This record gives sequence, C-alpha cells and structure tokens, in this order.
Amino acid sequence: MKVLVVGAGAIGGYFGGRLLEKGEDVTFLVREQRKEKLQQTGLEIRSKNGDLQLTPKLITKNDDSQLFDVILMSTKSYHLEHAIKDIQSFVGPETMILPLLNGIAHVETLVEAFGEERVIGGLCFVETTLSEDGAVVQTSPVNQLVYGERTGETTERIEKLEECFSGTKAEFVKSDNINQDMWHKYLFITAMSGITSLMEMPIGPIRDLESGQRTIQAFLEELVAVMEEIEAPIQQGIAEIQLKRINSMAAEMKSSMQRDVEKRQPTEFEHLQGYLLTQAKEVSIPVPILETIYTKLKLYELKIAMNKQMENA
Ligand SMILES: NC(=O)C1=CN([C@@H]2O[C@H](COP(=O)(O)OP(=O)(O)OC[C@H]3O[C@@H](n4cnc5c(N)ncnc54)[C@H](OP(=O)(O)O)[C@@H]3O)[C@@H](O)[C@H]2O)C=CC1
Ligand SMILES: CC(C)(CO)C(=O)C(=O)O
Repeated sequence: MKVLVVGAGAIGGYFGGRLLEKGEDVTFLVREQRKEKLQQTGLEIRSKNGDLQLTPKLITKNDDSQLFDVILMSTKSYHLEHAIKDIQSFVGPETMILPLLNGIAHVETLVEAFGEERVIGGLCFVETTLSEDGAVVQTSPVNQLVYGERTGETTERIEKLEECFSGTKAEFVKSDNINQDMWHKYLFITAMSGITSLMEMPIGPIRDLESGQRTIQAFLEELVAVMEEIEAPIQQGIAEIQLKRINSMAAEMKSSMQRDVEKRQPTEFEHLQGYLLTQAKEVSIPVPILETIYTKLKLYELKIAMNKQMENA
C-alpha cells in the first residue's frame, strides 16, 4: 500500500517511522523548512520502544501529483484547512483518509473536503514531541494507533490496511466502533490536556492531591453531561473509566497541549475545549471548569500573540 503521512511531526514522524521501519512504502508530505531539516539529519526517533534513524521519502505540496492508498493526517487542528488544500493532488477516488488528530470536529471538516466514503476513523495514544534538534522523542512507552471504518464494517479496504499495519513495532488496533473510540479519546484528552495545562504540572502531582483528584473527576463528569446531552456515542460509566485511565498513567505524563504551552506555541484549545464549550452553551449545560480552562488557554493565546506582535514591531 502507498502510505502518505501528512506532517513529519511528533505523531506523524513516530507512526510513519514505525511503518517505514517495517518496510512499508511510506512518504511524508512536509513543508520546506521541515524538508530541509530532514534532508540534513534524516528522521530520528528516540523511543522507549527502540531508537530509529531513517531516510524517508519526502514530498512537498508542489511535487508531481501521485495517488496514495491511505493518507495519515497528523497535523495540528489549526493547520488542517491548509493541509487539506495541500493534499488535493495526492487523493484519488480510492484513497482512504485516516485522521490521527485529537478532537472530533475535524472529522466533519475532512468529510466536507473529501466525502463520507474516503474518511475513515482514527486516533492514537502516544506521548511524543519534537526536540529542539527536530528529532521525534517518545517519553512513555505507549504507542497505540486505533483505526476503523466509521460504519463499523469490516470492508475489503480496511482488511488491506490491517495487513499493511500488521507486524509493525507499534500497536495498530482495528476497531469496529471507531466513532465511540474517538469520542472516548476526545473526552480523555479534553480533560487531560485541560487539567495539565491549567495546573502547569504533569498528571501525577495533580491527581495525588485530594482537591486535584476531585477537580479531574468533576471535570470529566461535566464533559460527559455535555456529550450525553448532544447524544455523542459514549458508553455509560465512561467518566469513571477515563478517571481510572488518568489515575493509572505514569506520574510524569504530560499532554501535548501542555508541552505546546511550555514551548510558547499555539494550542488546539479551540478544537478541544472550545468545541465542547460551544456545544454546552447550545444545550444550556453549566460547565464552570471547562469555562475556567478555556479562559486560561484563551488568555495564554492572546499573550503569545501580543508577544509576537511586540517582537515584530
Ligand atoms: N504529540 C502527542 O503526544 C500526541 C498528539 N496528538 C494529536 O496529534 C496531532 C498532531 O500533533 P503533533 O504531532 O504533536 O504536532 P506537531 O506539531 O509535532 O506535528 C505536526 C506537523 O504537521 C506539520 N504540518 C502542518 N501543516 C502541514 C502541511 N500543510 N503540510 C505538511 N506538514 C504540515 C508541521 O510541520 P512544520 O514543521 O512545517 O510546522 C508539523 O511537523 C494533534 O491533533 C495532537 O493533538 C495525539 C496524540 C498524542
Ligand atoms: C495524553 C496523550 C499523550 C496520550 O496519547 C495525548 O493524546 C496528547 O497529549 O495529545
């Protein structure tokens, strides 16, 4: 299968790299600066599951058109619209678009751009970041990518994808309920990224405090109340399940949003917390913790925008 990974960043670099390690036909769509860097250094992955040094095939949006069987979307949500434009000449009638972004609103964006049929479901659990020297650094061993038809069917194309993913040194899991899995991940990450970015600490010290534990629990319950009201396909008792997940993670675990804040970069707060806040308002569900976290992140974004303006003045 011809695989295109859009963005050789923290997650794209990781999962694309693992597929390349296995010997799959993987190409990365990158922008000029990243291309130059990768041409100089190769794709370096420093991983709890084994380091890799790879020389990947790289293309940019202006390269000759060629069609791919599957396209892994691994940009940040705020780069998605641009990325959609950039991949037009690589998408054919049979191409599957597999999004790995956190959140849920991007599915509709992709469906609008490429049609119901092409877009399958996906998500990942992995803690990776780009180091200052451009390497993909994995900071805890989990490396799971979950994918499946949004209809829940086992189609011929999903079986082909399963074959392509099997035998990789990462956990690729085919799901027959990917819509629900994506909502569950959305719940988990909205809470995890919101709480860690608000408290500016890894998850361990936050959850060890009784007040921290209660805040995480109350936040999950708040988010679930909104999701239930808008009839999201979540299972009963999911707040408790996600609380257990949060409580069993490594104490030093950070969210990618928190790492973005630490690097003074933009965050996906509108895509994660903002989307649910809008939904909450529409169905008149009170969400005081979500509002606090949203406000904190909005002010952070305003501050970095102001700093940038001052730097450029
Ligand atoms: N990091 C993590 O641990 C996890 C992240 N996620 C989710 O995965 C998604 C991606 O996050 P992450 O990998 O951390 O982000 P990164 O910023 O590390 O990587 C995104 C990459 O996308 C590239 N990109 C953006 N636009 C384009 C474009 N038009 N064409 C080609 N490349 C492009 C960027 O390239 P450039 O260098 O040119 O800016 C960048 O390298 C997010 O939704 C995040 O929430 C999910 C699970 C875990
Ligand atoms: C919490 C984590 C690392 C789990 O995959 C994640 O999804 C993120 O921070 O974006």
